[in-house]
Amino acid sequence: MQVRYFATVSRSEAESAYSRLGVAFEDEGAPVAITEIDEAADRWEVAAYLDAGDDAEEGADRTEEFRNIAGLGPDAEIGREALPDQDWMAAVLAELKPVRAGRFVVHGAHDREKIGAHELSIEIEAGLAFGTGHHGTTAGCLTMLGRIVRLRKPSSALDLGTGSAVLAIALAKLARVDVLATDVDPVAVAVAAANVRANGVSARVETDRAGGFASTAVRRRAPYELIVANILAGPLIALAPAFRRHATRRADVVLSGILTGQAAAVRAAFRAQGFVHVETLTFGAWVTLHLRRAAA
Ligand SMILES: C[S@@+](CC[C@H](N)C(=O)[O-])C[C@H]1O[C@@H](n2cnc3c(N)ncnc32)[C@H](O)[C@@H]1O
Repeated sequence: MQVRYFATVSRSEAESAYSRLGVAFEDEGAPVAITEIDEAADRWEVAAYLDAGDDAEEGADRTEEFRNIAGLGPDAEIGREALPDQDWMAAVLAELKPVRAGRFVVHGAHDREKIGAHELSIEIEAGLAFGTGHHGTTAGCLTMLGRIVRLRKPSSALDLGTGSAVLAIALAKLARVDVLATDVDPVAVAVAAANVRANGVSARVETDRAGGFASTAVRRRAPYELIVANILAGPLIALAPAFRRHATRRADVVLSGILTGQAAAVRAAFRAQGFVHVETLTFGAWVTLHLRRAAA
C-alpha cells in the first residue's frame, strides 16, 4: 500500500523539498513530484509516494519523516492520502491520451488504432515504472533526442534511469542505434523489458537490471556516444564525473529531471567535467539540457 504525503508551499521551498526527498528516497524507488497549483500566487505542491506496508491505516505514519526530509517547518500542513495498490495506476493508464513530443507519439495499447502511419509510435504500458511520455521531463528528452539524432546519429547509447524504456525505444526506432537501458529499480526494468519486446526493438535495446554506472553491462559497453538520463538534479550532479568516464570525446549528453532553479548547478557540475552546454528546453517547471563533452 502506498501513501501520498503532500504539502503546499512556495516554489523555492518546493524545489528544495523535491531535491531533498528525491535524494533521500532514491534507494527506496519512491516517486516524488512537484506540481504547480497557482504560479501567480506562488503556490506549489510537493509530494512523495511512500510505502506503508500492507495496510495504510495501520501502517507507519511517515508524516514527520516527510516534514523533516523536505525541510518543512512545524506549521506546514501536510496531507496524507492512502492509494490502493496498483488500481489507481491502472485507472490512470487507461485514461492516458497519446502524447506527441518531437517526432514521436507515445501511447498505450488502447490507442493503437488512433496513431497515423506516418507517426513514429512508441507503445508504452508504464505499469509501476515512470515514463508514459506525459511528464515534462520525458517530453523534453524525446524532443531533444529527436533534434540530436537528426544532426548526428550515435553508434552507441546509454539510457540511465530507463523507467518504462520510453527513451531507449525512441532512440532505437529513430536512430537505429544499439542502446543499453539500465535502472536501479528492478520493477522498472521488468516493465522496460516488456515494452522493448512490445515495440519490436529487442535486437537493439538491452535491458540491464543491475542499475547505474556501477553495473558490469554499463562498463562493458562504455564509452557511449550518447547518454540520456532523466533522473534528479542531485544524483546527476553527484554522477557528473561518471558521465565523463563513460562518454566518448564529443559525446552528446541529455539530462532531465531538473527544475528550472537547479539547471545552473547541474550545468556547473558538468562544466567542471569538461562538458559544454549546447541547448536547454523548458517544459513547465522542468528543463532538459543538451551538453557535449569537449573534444580535448
Ligand atoms: C523520472 S524516471 C525516468 C523514466 C524515463 N527514462 C523517462 O524519461 O520517462 C527516473 C528513473 O531513474 C531511475 N534512477 C534513479 N536514479 C538512478 C541511478 N543513479 N541510476 C540508474 N537509474 C536511476 C529510477 O528508478 C526511475 O525509474
